[in-house]
Order: sequence, then structure tokens, then C-alpha cells
Amino acid sequence: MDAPDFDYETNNSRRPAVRAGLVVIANPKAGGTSARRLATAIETLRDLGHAPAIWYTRGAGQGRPLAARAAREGAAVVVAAGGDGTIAEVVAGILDACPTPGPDRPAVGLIPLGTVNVLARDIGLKPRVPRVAARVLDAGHRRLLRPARLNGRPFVAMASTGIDSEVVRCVDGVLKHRAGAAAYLWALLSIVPRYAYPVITATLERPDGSVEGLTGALVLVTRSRFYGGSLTVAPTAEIGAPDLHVVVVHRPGAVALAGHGLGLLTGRFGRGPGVSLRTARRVTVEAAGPLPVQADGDLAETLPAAITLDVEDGLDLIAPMT
Ligand SMILES: Nc1ncnc2c1ncn2[C@@H]1O[C@H](COP(=O)(O)OP(=O)(O)OP(=O)(O)O)[C@@H](O)[C@H]1O
Repeated sequence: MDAPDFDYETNNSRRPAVRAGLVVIANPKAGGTSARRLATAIETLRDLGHAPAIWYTRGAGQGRPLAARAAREGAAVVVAAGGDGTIAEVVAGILDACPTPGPDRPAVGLIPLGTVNVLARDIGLKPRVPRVAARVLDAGHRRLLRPARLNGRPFVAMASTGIDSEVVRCVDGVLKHRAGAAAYLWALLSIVPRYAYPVITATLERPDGSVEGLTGALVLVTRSRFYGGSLTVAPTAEIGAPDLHVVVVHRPGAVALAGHGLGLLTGRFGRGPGVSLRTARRVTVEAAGPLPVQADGDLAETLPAAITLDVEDGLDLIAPMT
């Protein structure tokens, strides 16, 4: 991202959240972000009568304490300007500051400026159209967002382990910044010839109280119906629903992978054999080794992992009217 258009000292941290109402937590390193787009969103908000405070992150993980501070200072809406990783940090910060549901818990808003932006796409908010994002924030329509937790850490779109977490581990940050989502495809193509498909076990606590064990080469637990942009992976998943959606890809190998890729592109993913789709309240994921786990596009953990959903974690998300 270019140097921010805003005066750093004036806009970062000086304006108390309670007077600003809207606090924008901006990740200046989010892929595809440009200072111009963020500035357009802020200008539009100001034209609409808002006086947002802009707080830039200065490093990975900073969105969480900044959002917690905004919530503690009385912000009505904490806006994540960035991608899914930034949204997850902002949500985590809000939940840190306001662990009990109630009117004091601020809503979360989005200015989607990331590389993939799964959550924004899921709610019908086009990435990188800053004026529209600002108008959606101004309109203030709310819907429920229930994040899940990966070993206690909130995520908003999905967590997974298998070849896609290896892709996240290997993706070239510079290429991601320049080429966007194509960098993930490039990383995938470079990994496929040498990838040793692991055996991953997922133990699901189903909504009816039963327990089911599934084994596969890739396990994905999602809040969103979308994957990698707007590709439908779990058609009945809903970001406010009280259940996790679990996708287990059973068959290892490049041919099976190509078939699943085609299924995603044609909207037929999961209809054939080789994939299980389930709902669950809690998922435990294990493998023989410490495989990487990605959450919302960032490396988050290594196995073993427990993925949970607590209905108390729900918060309002400012979203377009559907
Ligand atoms: N100032 C910063 N410098 C370096 N990294 C940062 C900074 N602020 C945030 N980050 C990290 O950048 C990571 C990626 O950010 P984010 O998810 O917003 O963008 P993205 O990866 O381009 O988008 P998406 O997740 O939608 O593909 C997050 O894990 C976050 O912790």
C-alpha cells in the first residue's frame, strides 16, 4: 500500500472512540489495499456526516488490541478496513473487550480491501468499491455474525488444514501483494508435485449430540458458504447460524484435487463422491504431525486443533440489505 493519505498523528489514536462513533481499524498491508481506496471510503463517510477515527495497524496482530481499545472507549461500530484476517482480529478485539453479549458490544463494519475478502463477498459487499462500503456503513443495516474459534482464537470465514493451509504457508507475500489471489494459484501449482497428502482425522460433535469420526486429506471448517472468493463450498452455511459446516475431502492426489477444483468452478463441489459435508457444534482435528492450520487466510496454528462455536460470541455486522 502507498503511504496513507491521512496525517498519521492526527488520525491514528488521537480521536477518542466514543466521540467518533465509528472507529476504522485499517491494515495498510492488506493485499490489494490502496491508500486511495481507503481515503475514498473515509471521504464518503465524512460527506455522509460521520467523523470516523482512523487507527492504522503497525504490525500483524495489532488489529485485536486496537479494536479492544475502541470497544472499551465506547465506539458504536468498529470497522475493519482490510481482508478477512483484519476482520477476524477486529472481532477478536471486540469480544476481548466485551465478553458478555449486550448493548455495549459494538458492531463490526467492513471496508473490504483484502486479497480475497470471503466474508464481504458472502454478505454481498463487493471488495474494493469503497463508496459502496461507506454507504452500507451509513445505512447501518445489521445482521448477526457468529465467529468460530480455532484453539480459542476467533475466525470469521473459515479454518482449514491440508493442501490449502500448505498453500497459505508457502504463498509469496510480494507476489500476493502484486498479483492478488493469483499468487495462491501459483503457490498451489508449485506445491502439487511434491505434496505428501496427510491423513487427517476430524471428530465431529454433531448438533444432535452424536459423535462422528471422518478421515481425509483436507478438513475445512467454515462459517461462510464461500471459499477462495465467491466459489461455493458449503451452500447451506450461514455466518450467523449456530452450527459449523465441515468439509472433509477424502481422496488425496492431484487428480482428485483437479476434480474438486472443477467442482468449485462449476458450482458442483461436493456433489460427487470423495467429499463429506456435515454440520457440527465442535470439531477436533488431528494428524500424525503438526500440520499447519490456516484461519481466514493467515497461518494460525498447527494441529491438533479444536474448533468451536459459542453462541455468546455473536455480534452485529453492518451489512447490505439483502
Ligand atoms: N501493519 C501491518 N503490517 C504487517 N502485517 C499486518 C499489518 N496489519 C495487519 N497485518 C496482518 O496482515 C495479515 C493479512 O491481512 P488481511 O487478511 O487483512 O489481508 P489479506 O490477506 O490481503 O486479505 P484476505 O484475508 O481477505 O485474503 C493479517 O494477519 C494481519 O495480522
